[in-house]
This record gives sequence, structure tokens and C-alpha cells, in this order.
Amino acid sequence: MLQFSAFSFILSSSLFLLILIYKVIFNRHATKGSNLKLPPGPKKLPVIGNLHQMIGELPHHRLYRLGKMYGPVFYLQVGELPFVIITTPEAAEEVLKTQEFTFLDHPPYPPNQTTSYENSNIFFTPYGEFWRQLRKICMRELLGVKSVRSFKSIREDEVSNVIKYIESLSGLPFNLSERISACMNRVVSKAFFGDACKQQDEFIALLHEGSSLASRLDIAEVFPSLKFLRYLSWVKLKLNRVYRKYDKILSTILADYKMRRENLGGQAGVPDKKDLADGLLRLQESNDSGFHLTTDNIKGVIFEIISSGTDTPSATLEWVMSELLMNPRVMAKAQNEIRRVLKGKDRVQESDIEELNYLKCIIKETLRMHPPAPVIPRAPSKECKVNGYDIPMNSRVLIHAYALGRDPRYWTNPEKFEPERFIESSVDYKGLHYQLLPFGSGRRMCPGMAFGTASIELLLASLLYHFDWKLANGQTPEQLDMTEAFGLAVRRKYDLYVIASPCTSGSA
Ligand code: HEM
Repeated sequence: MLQFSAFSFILSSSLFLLILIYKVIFNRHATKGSNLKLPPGPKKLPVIGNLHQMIGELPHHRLYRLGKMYGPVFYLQVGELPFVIITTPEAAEEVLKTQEFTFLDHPPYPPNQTTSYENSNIFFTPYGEFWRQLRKICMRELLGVKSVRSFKSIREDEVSNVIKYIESLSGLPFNLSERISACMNRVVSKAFFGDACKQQDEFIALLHEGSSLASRLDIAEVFPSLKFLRYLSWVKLKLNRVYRKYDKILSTILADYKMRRENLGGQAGVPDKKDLADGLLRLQESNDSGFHLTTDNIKGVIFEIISSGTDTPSATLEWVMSELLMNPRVMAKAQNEIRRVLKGKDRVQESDIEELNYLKCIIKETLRMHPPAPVIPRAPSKECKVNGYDIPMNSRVLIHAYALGRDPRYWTNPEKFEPERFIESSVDYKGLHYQLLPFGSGRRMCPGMAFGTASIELLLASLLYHFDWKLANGQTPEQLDMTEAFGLAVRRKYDLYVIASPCTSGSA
């Protein structure tokens, strides 16, 4: 995922001359595959290819506009890296279903960095036995439907704390984005290792900083053959500093967990339940799994699960609340539904959610318009054809989920927030409708869908049940700034400040 900030552009420009001289003298990276019938795409410049076309706009917006010009499958060369962008549901189905076995890997990105502990987490692990084992244990202990249900009381407790906090503010403005992130972080940490993350605020701040840095276009990354650039990369330098801080937090989490586990005779996490941290340690200790799980693997998975469990659900819920604040009609309709279904109960319970059909339509509509992962990267394991074009083996194929959710052949008024479109529709986000792929599709589809949506639904229903909402600082709905910040999850650029007053209508 690429974002080109002004600063990295200046730095990159100053390196450009150096690269040009180097390439001309050594001609290291002669273009391969000139006989291929590549997909169409904008004209390339020598050496940098289409790098200059990725400047000045968020990458998924730029790719969306280019898709309108070049069609369902188009090609870009950013520095030395070939990208193929998939912008229609039909082409996405060809990649993710018809040719699923060719596209089972996520590209190793960003290379040689340590957040994923040398790409040893689930996302970056190539399809195979090791990936299968990691994914299986995560499903069994944390993310599978049965496990997700078993964490119901954690979610209900954490949501109830958020409600109490907001009640205590009695109508004062507050930062809702911060509250949502903190709640999601506590839920996933408690479910993972039975306790809240001790350095929670620092972890979330690092998550935002690291995510924004990792999504920048790093000149060293787009010219991988020029190894000397790694030593000149400002992005890498800053990222490594962030990663060292992460590593300290993750090491403390793991050491604390091991100590509690030892004191309690092998069980430290969620009472009366095995947890994922324990499962990973047992897998590391047993010799019969057929592979060796290192401490870095475990830290890689902790980082991946805690960050995915915090960032993507909170980005989604921020967008839901933003859209509702901009669409008072939809907000009122959702509140009426919840207040009718709950009939004056003192709080929302998970068993109530099943009946909240309109609330679910709102979440689907938000994921259509604001998929937290607007482009889903896959890497082909061999040269192949998509839509009649040759796809080079070393390319990165980006499924443009943001564009799929706006394809006018599938969605009327695609830029309009209209949850009603889902009321009579069977389309959902479970990976079988290629016009709506916020969680991806197929074997590599997001395993955290059930976990993430359970937290989003409960917190959203509770916020709408207990309070009436307006924007802080006298802002009108039309004035709300909806600018996106590109990162590992696309979230609001500016935190959402709101005022909540205890509900006046209905029976909460
Ligand atoms: C709204 C919430 C979420 C969204 C929109 C989302 C989206 C995605 C997407 C698009 C992918 C790539 C899928 C593909 O290649 O087809 C993915 C992968 C993944 N997600 Fe999520 N995610 C969410 C929540 C979560 C949560 C809560 C967790 C864990 C606690 C999680 C863990 C993962 C993991 C481990 C992978 C890698 C799977 C693999 O490579 O096999 N996600 N997610």
C-alpha cells in the first residue's frame, strides 16, 4: 500500500538522479517479458515507470480513477515493481475463485522489516502447511464462530465500560475515535491473552504511526535491486524505530503471560478456557507439530492479531458513526429499530443483535463505501492470464475492493449512503459476492470477520440505544470532514469529536 507524502517525495527526488546514473551505468534491471500481452495502462517513463502517477492523491483514489480510464484489469510499473489492478467484480472472481490456486499468497510486503518478524505472521506466510497450522490454531482458540461466542462476556463488559464513561461526561464533547479504538484493543487483548494490553495507549499510538509510515511509498522498496537505497531510506529508519518500540511491548506482554502461566500451572488466560497465547506456546513446546514455532513467530502473530483486531473494526465503526451523523434520517431509523426491539431493557445484549436487521444493513453499507482495506494484495505463484492479459509472475495483483463497491452496474447511486439497498438483497460481505469484498474471499479471506463484526455490532447498537448524538463544536452534518488517512486500515484522517446525550425518545 503506497502513500506518497511530500517529504518522501522530496527525498525520493533527490535520490532519483542517483538511481538514473546507477541504472544507466550498470543496466541492472533490464525489462523482462517484452513478448507478454500486458494489460493496458498509462504510459511509463524510463526508469521510474508510473511512479510519478502515484503522487498527490491517496493511492486507492488514484487507482480508482485510472481504472475508469483503463478498464477492469490494468497495469502499472512503479519503479521496478509491476502492479496489476483489478477493478470489476468479474475480474475479481477470475482471480479469487477461478484461479484461486494461482493467487493464494499475499506479496511479501514490506520487505525486510520486523513488524511481521520477517514475514512470519499469518498474512505474509506463503500458502502451505505452516500457514495452515497458524490459521487453524487462531480459528480454534480465537476467531472461529464458537470461540467468538465464548468471548461474549468480554465484549459486553468492555462495551458497558464505554457506555458508563460516556454517561459520566454528561453532554460534554469528547473524542469518540479514541474510545472506540481503546475498546476494540481491550476486547482483542483480553480474548487473546486474558488481560488488557498494559501499554495500550502507546500501542495504539504506535499502530497509527507505523501504519501510516508502512503505507508510504518508500523509494528503497520500489527499487529493490538497488540495495544501497535501504541505507538511505528515511521511511525505513523511522519504521525501525517504531518496530523496536513495538518489540519491547510485545516482549513484555509475552513475558508477563508466561509468568502468569507458570504461576497458575500452565493456564494463564481467559478463566476456564484455553486461549490463543496458551495455544501458541503449547504448539511451540510440542515436538510433534512437524515444524518449529519461534518466539518471533509468536510475537508476529500477537502483533498481527492485536493490531488487526484494533485497527480495522475501529476504523469501520468510526466510519459508521460519521455516516450516521451526516445522515440523521438513517440514524433515527436505526435508533427506532433498536429501541423497539429492546423494549426498555437496561442494556443491549448480544442475543438482541440478531433482530437488528437495519443495523446490519448500515454496517454492510459502510463496508461497501469505506472498506478499511481498499485494495487487497495478492501475488501469483506462476505466470497466468486474467481477462485475456498476461500477468507476470513477479507482479503484485491488487483487488480494488473500493472500486468493486462502487461499480455502477451493481450499485445504483454508488456514492450515496443508502443502507436500504441491502434490505431486500441477499448480497453480503462473506466473500461470495464479488461486488462487496471488504474481507476478501477464498482460502486467504479474513479469518477475523466474525470476531470483528461481533464487536462492531454490539458497540454500535449500544451507542445508538443509550444516546442521541451530535457533532462537537457546533458543526453541522454538512461540515463534517470525511477525509481519509491511508494506512494499513484506511481510517478517518481527523478524529471524530461528538456530544452524546442520554436518549430522549424511545424507552432506553
Ligand atoms: C472490519 C474488520 C476487518 C476487515 C475489513 C478485515 C479485512 C481483511 C482483508 C481484506 C484481508 C485480506 C483477505 C484476502 O486476501 O482475501 C484480511 C486478512 C486477515 N485479517 Fe482481517 N479484517 C478485519 C478484522 C480482522 C480481525 C478482527 C482480525 C483478528 C483479530 C483479523 C485478522 C486477519 C488476518 C490474520 C488476516 C490474514 C489471513 C491470511 O493471510 O490467511 N482481521 N483482513
